Amino acid sequence: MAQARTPLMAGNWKMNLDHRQGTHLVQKLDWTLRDAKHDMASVEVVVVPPFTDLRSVQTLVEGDRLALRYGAQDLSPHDEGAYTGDISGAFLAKLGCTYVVVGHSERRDGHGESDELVASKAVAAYRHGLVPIVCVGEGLEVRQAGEHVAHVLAQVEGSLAGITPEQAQTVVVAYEPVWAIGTGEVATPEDAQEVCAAIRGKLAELYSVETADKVRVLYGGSVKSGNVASIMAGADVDGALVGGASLQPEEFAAICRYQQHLTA
Ligand SMILES: O=C(CO)COP(=O)(O)O
Repeated sequence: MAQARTPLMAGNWKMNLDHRQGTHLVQKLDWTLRDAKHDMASVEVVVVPPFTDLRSVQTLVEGDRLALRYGAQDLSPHDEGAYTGDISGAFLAKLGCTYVVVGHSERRDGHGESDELVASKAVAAYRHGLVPIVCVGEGLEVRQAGEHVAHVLAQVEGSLAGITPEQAQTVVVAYEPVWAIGTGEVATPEDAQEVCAAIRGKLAELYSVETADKVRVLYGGSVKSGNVASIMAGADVDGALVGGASLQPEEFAAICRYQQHLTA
């Protein structure tokens, strides 16, 4: 079952790196991975830059035929029109994006995004041929109250509303406990596995066991090269959504090469 899912390492740059810095990072990341003879078919590598970097990243990736993929950090639920400051999935598709992050906690908390809005963004992503990386995760109080699994599963159900069984086969879900984001406090491998397994169980309930077995469930929150291998050991953890550590190309490449740490 598990071997059917290709591990996915996605670097969410958040509001860091302008387009010049971004292209420099992508070049260095590519060189580092090439030097290591990294096989993208065994671990997929994705960068998620700010919108303003995407055109430059596209030019580089297409021009130099780089094997890594890229995506955006958000999109509008609408396709076009009077939505000042918003970005359509149609534009992202034109820029060659494969993925788009929706429902990151920094948008849920900082911009009041509800599960309903996140779901409409995920639906919009599929409308334009993009694969949504749907983020869920509990805050510290919820975790301390022991309600984290129920909280996350409700978010999964709400945030996937309107996603068809066919679309669900390719969706990516990222479990990012808010208390672990940017804090250096990583979830234990057991914590990550517990929630990722519960998410897969929920997907089986919402869709089917076969579909749930295809979905990649990522962990995010203070992932580094030093802790990624133990987190990836969880049978239901299929990759990582990496913030801070993805801003350093060698460090992010080492995260993508986590299987080497296992034998090193
Ligand atoms: O929010 C995250 C990725 O989306 C995680 O951020 P950090 O890796 O910096 O904790």
